[in-house]
Amino acid sequence: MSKKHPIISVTGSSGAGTSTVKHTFDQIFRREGVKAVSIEGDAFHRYNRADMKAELDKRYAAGDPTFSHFSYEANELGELERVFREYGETGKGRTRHYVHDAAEAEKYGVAPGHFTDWAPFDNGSDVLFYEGLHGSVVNDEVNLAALADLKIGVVPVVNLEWIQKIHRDRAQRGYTTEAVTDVILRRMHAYVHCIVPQFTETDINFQRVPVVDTSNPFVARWIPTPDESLVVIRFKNPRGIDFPYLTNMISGSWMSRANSIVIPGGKLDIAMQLILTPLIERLVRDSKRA
Ligand SMILES: Nc1ncnc2c1ncn2[C@@H]1O[C@H](COP(=O)(O)OP(=O)(O)OP(=O)(O)O)[C@@H](O)[C@H]1O
Ligand SMILES: O=C(CO)[C@H](O)[C@H](O)COP(=O)(O)O
Repeated sequence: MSKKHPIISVTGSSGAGTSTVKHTFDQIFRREGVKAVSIEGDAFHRYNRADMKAELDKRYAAGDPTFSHFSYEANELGELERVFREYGETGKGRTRHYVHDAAEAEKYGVAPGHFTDWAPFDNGSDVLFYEGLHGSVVNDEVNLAALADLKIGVVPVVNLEWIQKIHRDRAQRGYTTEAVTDVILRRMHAYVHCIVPQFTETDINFQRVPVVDTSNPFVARWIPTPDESLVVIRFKNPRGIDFPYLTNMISGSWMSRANSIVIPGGKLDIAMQLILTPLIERLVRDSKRA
């Protein structure tokens, strides 16, 4: 925990919707005048695309079919922990970008599948914002959950997560359905062991649940729309959360447990604004007093 220089982490699997959630955070930061510096989790992958493929082939040949970007060892989690700690103590740190496609290559001047150079954060920020796969990892080597002050999980039910990933990877990254399906299967071991445990560490989880049939995600022709889904919002510690206010303000919402509310999918943005704005305000206010 780093009161003087607070850290917010948004954690979700690939295709879960963390980039979409980042846009909501960006709006809140802009409206509230909060200066944020950001880390994309992919910046802390250990290998570039070609080296990752070579490492995968090597491990496969040695009898390990489970290695993937979800695995702890495919990422520089020690370096991420060091950056979280440095930011918490000094407000400084560094990051880089993993370039996925031609559009990003144009933006960063680096070929797809490669990293940009490391660069320091801008000075004078109010918060560090992390979005990626490993923002709340606790394992034998690192404890990122202990260093982040507000931890959000973005966790659609798994077949919706797969539909979102398949559509995004096909439309924006040029992969075939078969190639994405192979990646989903290869990542399953680490999904269970490295990704899922984080959602007991997170302070708030947003779980999108479709109300249309998604029983065969591999042939779904479109992503269920917000109006075709509900979102379950679960608070690890419900103390201090004004549930009557939230259920009054968000029409069609209700409490499903003492620490959970359910909202119509189309209300996700307003729900995030209502829930997150006071929490972000408090983090920034406390940091200025620390
Ligand atoms: N709440 C939502 N309602 C409807 N569609 C959504 C929602 N969240 C995400 N999606 C869709 O799911 C796809 C994946 O979302 P997004 O790119 O945000 O995932 P991601 O978690 O950032 O993935 P990665 O980390 O691999 O980049 C996008 O096509 C997006 O339109
Ligand atoms: O898991 C991912 C993001 O969370 C990506 O698949 C990873 O960043 C790199 O993938 P690729 O080299 O296939 O574009």
